[in-house]
Amino acid sequence: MKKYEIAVIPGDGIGKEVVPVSLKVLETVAEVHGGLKFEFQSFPWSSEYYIEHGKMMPEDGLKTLKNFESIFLGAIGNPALVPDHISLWGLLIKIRREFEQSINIRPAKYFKGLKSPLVNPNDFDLIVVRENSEGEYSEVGGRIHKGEDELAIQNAVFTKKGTERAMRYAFELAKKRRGHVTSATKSNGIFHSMPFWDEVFNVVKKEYQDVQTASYHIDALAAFFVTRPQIFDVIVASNLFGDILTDIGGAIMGSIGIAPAANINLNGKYPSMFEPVHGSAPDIVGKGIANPIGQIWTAKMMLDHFGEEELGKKLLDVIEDVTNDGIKTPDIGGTSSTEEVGDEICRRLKKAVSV
Ligand SMILES: NC(=O)c1ccc[n+]([C@@H]2O[C@H](COP(=O)([O-])OP(=O)(O)OC[C@H]3O[C@@H](n4cnc5c(N)ncnc54)[C@H](O)[C@@H]3O)[C@@H](O)[C@H]2O)c1
Ligand SMILES: O=C(O)C[C@@H](O)C(=O)O
Ligand SMILES: [K+]
Ligand SMILES: [Mn+2]
Repeated sequence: MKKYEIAVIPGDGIGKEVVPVSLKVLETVAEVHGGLKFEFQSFPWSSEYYIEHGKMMPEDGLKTLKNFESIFLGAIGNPALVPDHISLWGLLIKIRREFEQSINIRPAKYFKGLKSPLVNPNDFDLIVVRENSEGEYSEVGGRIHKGEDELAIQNAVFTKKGTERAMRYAFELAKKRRGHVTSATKSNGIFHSMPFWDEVFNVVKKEYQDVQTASYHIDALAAFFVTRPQIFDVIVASNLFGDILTDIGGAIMGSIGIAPAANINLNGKYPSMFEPVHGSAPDIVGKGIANPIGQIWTAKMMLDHFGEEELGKKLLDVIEDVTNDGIKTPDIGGTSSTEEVGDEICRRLKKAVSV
């Protein structure tokens, strides 16, 4: 019996609604597999925790998490309680950085039964490799003065190591897919970091002669995500560009509530973390209508990470069947609740595997 110990952080808002449903799906996965077992330990770290304790997680929180195989997280953020930059940097970004989860992979593909807002939702199947440890997300800088003289400086940080690492990951991934990598740049307007980004891309791509490449400025690239997403296979992007592109990836699938993500630790020193692209969605919290698919598909990415690809594929097929048959939350045109979607996925998973 293979056993996986997983730290669960539901977090804020709809994280607390979609995570329990996804854990049920994972329990069902274990049941139908027969030879594997999940042990979940849940942590209440969140904005509410911050109000009580003055921090997003305990001092030794990372030490606790380090012992787990992986981390399964919902969403962080409740701007009514804690400013977003405090909650995000105090937990989500802290874990990404300290656990050297330097790559964030976020797929998007045309999904059966979903109404894409695209006029021609040609089959698309792409994956964004988002640099996850530096770039525009940086604490370097500061603010001085008050009143009219007030100023803020925010520095972006691009290292050769980090940039190469993201690009190599993208090329390796492309070799297993359709053999194409697109670089998201902005070297016309961003004077230092993006010409550097281009230079590194041009060096790395020489190591992968059998992979085709393209490079687009992020503004045009964002538009192509809407007008012709089918041209993309793997896209490599800086932290901020990847963040923005992957909300568009969710949107063109039909809802950001579907989009999954994985924060990958490449050196094996720390656990990886699995959390969907979407946030805590304060506008729909408590209504029972949050789409659980982003979180469940994220669980599928965790299964892949454990080497259970076959089971992961089965799970994704079941999710697609369920949406295709109209058992969907309102964001994708249905009337089902979060739990109903989860329960139906569990039911069909049992059926799919027993035949
Ligand atoms: N990784 C994360 O934890 C993460 C990601 C994004 C935003 N946030 C945080 O979440 C809070 C809200 O941010 P936001 O409003 O910019 O982004 P959001 O992703 O929470 O919501 C954007 C829109 O998408 C909808 N949506 C999101 N997930 C959905 C789902 N599963 N089902 C149906 N609809 C869904 C929301 O209702 C909202 O209309 C902020 O505090 C922000 O910092 C956290
Ligand atoms: O900015 C972030 O990385 C937080 C959130 O928007 C995400 O995409 O994970
Ligand atoms: K999330
Ligand atoms: Mn985001």
